[in-house]
Amino acid sequence: MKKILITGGAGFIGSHVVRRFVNNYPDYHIVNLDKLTYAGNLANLSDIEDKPNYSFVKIDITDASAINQLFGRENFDAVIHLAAESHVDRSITDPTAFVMTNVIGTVNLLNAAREYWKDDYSNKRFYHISTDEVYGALGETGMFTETTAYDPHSPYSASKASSDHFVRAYHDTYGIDCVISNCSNNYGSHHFPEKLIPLAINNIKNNKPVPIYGKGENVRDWLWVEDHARAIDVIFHQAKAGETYNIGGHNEWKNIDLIHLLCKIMDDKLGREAGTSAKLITFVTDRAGHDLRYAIDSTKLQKELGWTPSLQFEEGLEKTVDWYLVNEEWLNNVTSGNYQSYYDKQYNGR
Ligand SMILES: Cc1cn([C@H]2C[C@H](O)[C@@H](COP(=O)(O)OP(=O)(O)O[C@H]3O[C@H](CO)[C@@H](O)[C@H](O)[C@H]3O)O2)c(=O)[nH]c1=O
Repeated sequence: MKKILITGGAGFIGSHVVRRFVNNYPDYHIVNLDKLTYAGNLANLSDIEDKPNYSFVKIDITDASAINQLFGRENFDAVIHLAAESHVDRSITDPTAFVMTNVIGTVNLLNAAREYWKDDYSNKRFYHISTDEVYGALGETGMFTETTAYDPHSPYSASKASSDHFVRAYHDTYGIDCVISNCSNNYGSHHFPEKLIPLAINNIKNNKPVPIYGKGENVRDWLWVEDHARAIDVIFHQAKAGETYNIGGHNEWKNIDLIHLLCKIMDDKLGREAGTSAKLITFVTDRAGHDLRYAIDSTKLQKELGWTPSLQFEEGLEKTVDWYLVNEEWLNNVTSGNYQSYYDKQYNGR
């Protein structure tokens, strides 16, 4: 039986990866490591928590000694590393938290892999899940490929770029089998409502303003989170050591167009008169250093490993809205207490 450590498994993308591996690979034991920050929620995994090939451990990856003890206790065959601070806006107000988790946390895991796997790196794998934001911003044309030079702009993307570099350095220096993938914006169920799509769904549902940064002209490439989890599965099992793959949906949307589509779906689902939700759109001060456009070329992944996105965006967005409307309790739980959207806290009234 293979033992795989998945970090950040209680988060949005991580929970989809954990679920997929637990369900599809009964001969693997999946250890989910998560700090359970505001964005980590074990309720995301309630459907698989009793499976015999799943266990959970609450650890902060900045705690090197806890990581080392875990590696000493468990004989991991592989690490799939998703644990990260991921919200660009939060990184603008508290960059250090991003350096700690995303850079130091990653290096702590790499050090443990180096120490505990050193007798034989050949049957081990360290897979780092990263972002297309490391490549910087595009103008109106062009796409990021795996050879695009890194040019991060936000503290978040700078921290992910740094962690990518450390992963490559440990591959080149120590010979650890490392793989990296850089993915575009994900959407789907269990997404914490500080990010654009779930925030807008939640606000429209509650008749609150939907904040659009700047003029809403920024472009993002959206991918169904389960397609991302499937890409991670394929890359984990098939990529050669040292490889990098871009993952994207070939699905670019201006923020404002996406929100109009979402408003239309919400009007339909909530039985509101057409145009009601769109009245909630509110243009607010732009994000500092806001990257204009991301577009990612996943040809390498498609050609070499045969992965393609499965779901059309309109269908996926409707499914996502349905999930949030049915899972009201989940939404109320994660938004209760003193949670406020980043916009409410940082930008309101500016
Ligand atoms: C939260 C929020 C966002 N926006 C804008 C900013 C962006 O242009 C776009 C999407 O914003 P976010 O949902 O925060 O996602 P973005 O900054 O693109 O980053 C996401 O996508 C990245 C991959 O590209 C991931 O690495 C990040 O972890 C993930 O958060 O919508 C608004 O206009 N209003 C908002 O309230």
